[in-house]
Amino acid sequence: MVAWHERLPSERRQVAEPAVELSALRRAYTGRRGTVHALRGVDLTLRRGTFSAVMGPSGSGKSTLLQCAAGLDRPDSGTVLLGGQDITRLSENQLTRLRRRSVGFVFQAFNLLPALTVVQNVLLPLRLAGERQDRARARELLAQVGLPDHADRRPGELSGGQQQRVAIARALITRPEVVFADEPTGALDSRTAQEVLGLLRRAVDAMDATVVMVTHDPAAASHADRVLFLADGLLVDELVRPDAGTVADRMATLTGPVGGPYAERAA
Ligand SMILES: Nc1ncnc2c1ncn2[C@@H]1O[C@H](COP(=O)(O)OP(=O)(O)OP(=O)(O)O)[C@@H](O)[C@H]1O
Repeated sequence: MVAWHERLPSERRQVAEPAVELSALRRAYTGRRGTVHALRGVDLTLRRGTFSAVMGPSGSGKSTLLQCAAGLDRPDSGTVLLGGQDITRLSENQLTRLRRRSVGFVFQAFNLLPALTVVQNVLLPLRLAGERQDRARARELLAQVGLPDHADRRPGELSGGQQQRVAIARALITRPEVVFADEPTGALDSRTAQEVLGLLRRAVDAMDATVVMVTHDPAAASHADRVLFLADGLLVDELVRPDAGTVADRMATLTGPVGGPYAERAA
């Protein structure tokens, strides 16, 4: 039997346990203008040590999918297993505790706390989870994201790309089941975006993290192992290790007028 660390990343992915399993996930929002079916029955397994991108036209349900999978929103029906545990059955308090321990987040706007130093920002998830402040690990992560000498600075003294590196270190500090990244390169120029995507890729390949990223950018999606396409609340397609051109072509077929090709699928 080959030891885990001796396996190639591609081999590991084939045998890895699921980090996230979504089954028959449905979520509708009812407002003054009627009911919007944001997710209409999504089934999806994301294995440990994989990097997935979620794409789709505006309003196709990407954020809702991420929020339900991360335990930030509750689906109307269906299940979300995070590390094998059904989070749809947890109370709000249990969910908050599980999220702090088991989920990392990277946002478009970085969301670092300006009053804290860089290393304090990285340690914050451990603090919130009531766990030991492992400063050595925080510094090691800062070195891994290329910021070995920035621990005692404030976020306001860093560039956007550097702030997003800090956010990636922060997302990894608890060794979460999964890191959800919502448009992590949306506020960055293309060179800096490449660096940040390279770091997410390295987190998966070298640190065995599991990353799920929502993006509108085919070039960003091409860093993922797998690109999932949503349209009108349904997973309609996926590509494995595609190049940016193939992703862009597939997106073009989905981005039609409102009430386009997927409008008639069952609600
Ligand atoms: N809190 C809410 N209340 C009402 N409707 C909502 C709410 N959140 C999302 N929706 C609706 O659900 C649908 C899916 O929204 P969602 O934000 O998941 O799409 P998205 O693919 O992330 O879009 P975008 O790319 O524009 O961010 C949309 O029609 C949206 O208007």
